[in-house]
Amino acid sequence: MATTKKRSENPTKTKDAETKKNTNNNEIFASCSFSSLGLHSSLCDQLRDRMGFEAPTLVQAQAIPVILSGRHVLVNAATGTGKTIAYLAPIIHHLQGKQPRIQRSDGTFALVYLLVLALVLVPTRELCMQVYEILQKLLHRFHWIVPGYIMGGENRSKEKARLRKGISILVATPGRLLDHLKNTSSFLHTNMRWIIFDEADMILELGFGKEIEEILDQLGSRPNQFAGKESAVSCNSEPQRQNLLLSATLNEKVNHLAKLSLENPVMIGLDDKKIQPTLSSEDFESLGFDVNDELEQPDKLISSSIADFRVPSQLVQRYVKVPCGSRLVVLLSILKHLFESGPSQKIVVFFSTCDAVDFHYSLLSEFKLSPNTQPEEELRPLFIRSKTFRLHGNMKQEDRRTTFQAFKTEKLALLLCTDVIARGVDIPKVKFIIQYDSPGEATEYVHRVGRTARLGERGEALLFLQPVEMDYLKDLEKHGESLTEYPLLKVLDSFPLYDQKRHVKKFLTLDLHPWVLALQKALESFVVAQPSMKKLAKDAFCSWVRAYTAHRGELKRIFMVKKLHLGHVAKSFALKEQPSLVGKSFQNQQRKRKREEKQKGLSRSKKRKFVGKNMNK
Ligand SMILES: Nc1ncnc2c1ncn2[C@@H]1O[C@H](COP(=O)(O)OP(=O)(O)OP(=O)(O)O)[C@@H](O)[C@H]1O
Repeated sequence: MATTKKRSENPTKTKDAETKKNTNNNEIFASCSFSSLGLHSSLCDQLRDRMGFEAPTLVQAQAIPVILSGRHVLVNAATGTGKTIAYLAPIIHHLQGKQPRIQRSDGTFALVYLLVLALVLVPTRELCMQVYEILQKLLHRFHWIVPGYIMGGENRSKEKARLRKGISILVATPGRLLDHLKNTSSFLHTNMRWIIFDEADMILELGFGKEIEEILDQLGSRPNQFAGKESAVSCNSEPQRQNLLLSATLNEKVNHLAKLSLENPVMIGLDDKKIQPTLSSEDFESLGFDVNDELEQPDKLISSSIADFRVPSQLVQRYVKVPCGSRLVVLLSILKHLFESGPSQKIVVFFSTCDAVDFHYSLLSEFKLSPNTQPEEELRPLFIRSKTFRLHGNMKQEDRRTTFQAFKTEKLALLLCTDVIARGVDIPKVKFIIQYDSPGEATEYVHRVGRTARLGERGEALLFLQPVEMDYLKDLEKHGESLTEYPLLKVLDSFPLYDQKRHVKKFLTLDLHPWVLALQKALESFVVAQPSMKKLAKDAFCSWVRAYTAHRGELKRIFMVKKLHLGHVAKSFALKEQPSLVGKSFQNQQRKRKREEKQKGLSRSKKRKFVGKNMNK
């Protein structure tokens, strides 16, 4: 009977799924071809044969012809909609048509000209590698166009050697780029024609405003320096500098950068609501810009103080309200539930600090919980039966690279990370994003959840909030995001209580749920039994509280450290210690930090340092 019902349901289900997929496709892909956008036929072949791209996405269809025309462009489009190809394809189109063509000389790969022609600036190393890899694929049949990258953590001398040989399209992180601009004499950029700011708002959030100004100065790329050039890029005419700014969350902070780098730009994906004045010169200064008289009241291009950000429409967004002391148990329970309920799961969990990532990584790599009928410890399975990876900025560059590549290829895996991969990174088949530590500004929420549900795929996102933090939902609502509640109780009730009779007793709070009590007890015993684990937990606790105190602006009202019960925070790291003991070491750290800050007298760059640190954790 059941089978019959199932069978009779299937065709409808399949039809529904197909309709949904078609709707999604219509929202993502344009009904035209790459060649109709004006791209050279061999590049279109390359996009189809090598990349598997049959048709352009909507943003590509809008942006490519405009970029081909030589205009400066601001692009605002949802995460995972193909912005990378939108700017790379027109550049490759121009370079491959350049005459005379760059030649290999005498069988070597030496280039006739030693110039960087296009520069792609990205905020993180992972994104830098990703754009470089896409370039490698795209340039497969255009061997005379050479891609390259420079980024923090890499060997400077090797980079110098690569720059000396000549790179046609260079992908770079801002700090390392500036380093080479100042110190590498062989880095020739006088013929640079394109500068692309990918994740433009994040480059500014990292506090690189001043450096960007320097870069633009060094490259002679400010609007008044465009004067006298021709109005369109052409292979046969004197090339004009063309700058592009892109992000899923272009906000008002980008105005100053836009004013500095763009001339009469075309805006793609920005509605009228966003084109209004809002920021003061002080706001620009806080982003690290040098605001002089001339630029004191820059023309405002974008306003997003109350504007909607664009998250993929098919993304399921939920929140789970958890008291602080039960956070760890709830995280582990949800992960266990997810890994045991789906055949292939790829999950990313975001934390606020490197120490928190390290602690949870070690815990999940060793923690076991099963009935005592299996006495031999080694035979017991891990609590979470999936491959677990970690990624943060305190890891060695090589480990960071291998972890990232390994996670990309896995079908069933868990990645614990900081925001190093929150932006732009494209990991196939990630189904679920958990924001265990809150993201801070709504823009970061949008980018973190954007690691799933890419290009019309299905995806889910879950945000952890403590009862005292629930106002964060209102903040997201202001940006057009409304989240529904995750059915936590159902998940917790589904777990067996080994060796215990399930009391049908009613419990008043989540902390008293029998499964929560049992798992918390097991976790605390596990951590206390191992000094190394206990140390990791303590370090993670301290840096977590520190990160919590660093929320800025309006968010300080929601994430108030004063409202936290430090004993409960300790519990969320499976620590049994008296809170005062752990609290004391935190207070000492806080005092030390304040002393150091006073000594350095770095009040203005304080914000930048913290944000930068956050990204590099
Ligand atoms: N025309 C296309 N057809 C099929 N797949 C495409 C096409 N263009 C891009 N993609 C794929 O879509 C995915 C998302 O692209 P991309 O990373 O450029 O998105 P994005 O808009 O830059 O996202 P984010 O805002 O997160 O940086 C990638 O896996 C990419 O290979």
